[in-house]
Amino acid sequence: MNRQDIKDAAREAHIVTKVLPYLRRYAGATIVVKYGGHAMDGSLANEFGRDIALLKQVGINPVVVHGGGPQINAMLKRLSIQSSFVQGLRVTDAAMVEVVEMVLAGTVNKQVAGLINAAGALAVGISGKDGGLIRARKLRRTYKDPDSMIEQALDLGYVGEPMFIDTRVIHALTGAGLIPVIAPVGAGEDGQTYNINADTVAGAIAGALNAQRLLMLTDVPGVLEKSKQLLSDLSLSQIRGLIADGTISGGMIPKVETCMEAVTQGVKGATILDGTVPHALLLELFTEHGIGTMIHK
Ligand SMILES: Nc1ncnc2c1ncn2[C@@H]1O[C@H](COP(=O)(O)OP(=O)(O)O)[C@@H](O)[C@H]1O
Ligand SMILES: CC(=O)N[C@@H](CCC(=O)OP(=O)(O)O)C(=O)O
Repeated sequence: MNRQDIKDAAREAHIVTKVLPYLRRYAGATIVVKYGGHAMDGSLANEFGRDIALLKQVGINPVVVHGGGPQINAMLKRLSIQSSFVQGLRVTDAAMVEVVEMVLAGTVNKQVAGLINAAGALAVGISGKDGGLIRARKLRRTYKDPDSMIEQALDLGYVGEPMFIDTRVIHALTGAGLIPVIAPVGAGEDGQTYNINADTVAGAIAGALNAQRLLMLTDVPGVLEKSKQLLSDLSLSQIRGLIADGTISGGMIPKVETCMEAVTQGVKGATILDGTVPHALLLELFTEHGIGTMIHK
């Protein structure tokens, strides 16, 4: 090495030492990462796999829950099946739930596990139906009929909600040094398959595992103000205000609600961040302020 090479190497070594306090903070911690379908669309998929493998290598226990909304849309289009969304959730009939399971628990689940495996870690792709992980039931939700202003039951077909999370399969995998990669489908008591929003699953699993952090990777920097400025820190009461005044809308509502639920259940910090930024996970965990919106009690 010449003098310049040594100088460059020393600079890199200095950067590595800066990570030490964060490695201490997260040693042995469980971190649930929700990898959204939009975040996985770009060219950074390999980097995501490497970041997850790195977390495992330094003694953190990542648990990945993935989405796949855009990937389901693409398959439905190829099959000429129309789909629609109500309150951000896909209305799912019997034919569609088959496609949803095929795409989420098949193609996408294996792709995501494959990214991590290719980076030298050992990931195991499962769905919420495996090992009884997610006991689901048909989603119970109401809406206000705009004409009568009466609350009506919302029927979204085979859209489910988690009733109970059995964490044994996750502990079995992490205990054996493996990284669980979870597709958001669950089974009802009668064996019926349910399509569950991936944010909801990530929140429920983070809560059940008493995870230290929940990181929700999407394709926006976090929760934005009306002026598009990033809100880097939000408390539960601030969020309620932002939903009420319309600053938070659409797909961001279930996301912040999931984070609120997770921190209420004991997760120390839930963060919404941009998964299309290179090494988003490392920037969030290994820098003082992180890059997204952190939601805390
Ligand atoms: N205040 C807000 N800040 C940022 N995004 C918002 C806000 N309100 C609504 N959104 C919308 O929420 C979207 C993120 O939700 P969604 O599309 O469901 O993400 P994903 O597919 O990653 O789960 C953003 O692309 C944006 O259109
Ligand atoms: C009920 C419901 O809407 N389920 C979602 C499941 C996938 C998902 O949530 O994927 P993203 O995280 O990429 O949006 C769907 O069918 O699209």
